[in-house]
This record gives sequence, C-alpha cells and structure tokens, in this order.
Amino acid sequence: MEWAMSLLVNNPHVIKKAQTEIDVHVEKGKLLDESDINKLPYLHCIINETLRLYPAGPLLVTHESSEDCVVGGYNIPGGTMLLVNMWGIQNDPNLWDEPTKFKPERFEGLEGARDGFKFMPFGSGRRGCPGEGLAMRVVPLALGALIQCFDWERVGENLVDMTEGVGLTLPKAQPLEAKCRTRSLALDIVSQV
Ligand code: HEM
Repeated sequence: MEWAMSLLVNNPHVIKKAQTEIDVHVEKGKLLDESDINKLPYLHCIINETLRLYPAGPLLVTHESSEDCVVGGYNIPGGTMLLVNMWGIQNDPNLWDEPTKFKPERFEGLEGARDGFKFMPFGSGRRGCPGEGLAMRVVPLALGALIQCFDWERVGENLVDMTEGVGLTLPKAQPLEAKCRTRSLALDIVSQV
C-alpha cells in the first residue's frame, strides 16, 4: 500500500485515470465495495505494476530442491537451498519494456493474476502465497477507497523518495508523507464512515 501510494503521488495522471474509472463504474455516493472490484481493471493494473516494481518478497521465501534437477543449464543437486530473485526477473530489461518506469498500462488485457513466470509477486506452485486471494481483495478495496475519496499531493516540490530500505520484505527507506483532501464527489461518503 505504501509503495502504491508513493507511486501514485509521484504520478498524478495515474490517480486521475483511476478516479475516473471508479467514478464511472461505482454508484454515485457509495463507497466502493467488493462487488465493484471486478469492474475496475485499471486499479488492478496499478496494483500489479506496484507488485512488479516493489515485490513484497523480492527473493520469495527459501525453497529446497526435493531431487536432482537442471535449471537454466545448471545441475542442482537434491537438498539444495534455492532463492528465486523475483525482483530481478520482474525488473529484467530483457523481459520488460522500460522496466524501471511505472506504467500500469503494461498490464492491460492480462487475463488472470500472472504473466507466465515473469510476474510472480506471490510466488508459484504448492508453496506459493496462500494469502494471494485475500490480498487481492483487500488491497483493491483499501487502495480504491483512498483513490475514490481523496485527492493526493506531494508535501513539497520534491518527488517522493523511492529508495528501497534493507529487509526481506522490501520496506521503503523513508516513510511516505503526503497531503490529502476529500474530493467534493466523496464528501457524503467520507462523512458517513
Ligand atoms: C500483497 C500481499 C502479499 C504478498 C505480495 C505476498 C507474497 C508472498 C510470497 C512472494 C510468498 C513466497 C511464495 C514462494 O516462495 O513461492 C508468500 C508466502 C506466504 N504468504 Fe504471502 N503475500 C501477501 C499476503 C499474504 C497474506 C494476506 C497472507 C495470510 C493471510 C499470506 C500468507 C503467506 C504464507 C503463510 C506464506 C508461506 C507459504 C508456504 O511457505 O507454503 N500472505 N507470500
């Protein structure tokens, strides 16, 4: 959520596009709810693009090969501890056009949650994240509500600092600070919460 909001505050045109999508598809005067999520593909693009650039598990979790295998031409003995550099794959210039750019549109038209094995923010297979379904319901609701109800701006002239901190779950080095103002369209919604 913090990475997504930071990217949005640095890219006001993306917030505007997401607000328009919400205003068109969610009943006027109603806070978006679970029944609206499937009508908001651009919101999903924003979440996917955030998880591509800043995966919460950049190395997934450690895995162990259950038997001898060959990966990319390398012989891996059974019982080897394996780390998948998901951050590296999701930011690889051989796989992604302008990988360092925040372009939610790159996910437009993606059916389902994955794009082969080049986008796996929740890992994959039997040890993939069991919370994926929950996360992909809760995050659109929370992020969507922040976009629907408020206009967001940077605190000063500088862009939000996107430096990555140290840690297994890719924290931000500097916490996000931003200004928000209730949108006139959402005054009723916010006053009822
Ligand atoms: C945006 C939110 C989340 C992201 C990006 C995320 C990402 C991940 C990733 C990358 C893994 C490692 C998968 C692998 O190595 O293949 C993982 C594992 C796991 N996640 Fe999540 N997760 C999220 C939310 C959640 C939630 C909401 C829950 C629980 C309610 C959860 C529970 C777990 C558990 C228990 C594992 C370990 C699974 C295992 O080792 O078998 N996660 N998650």
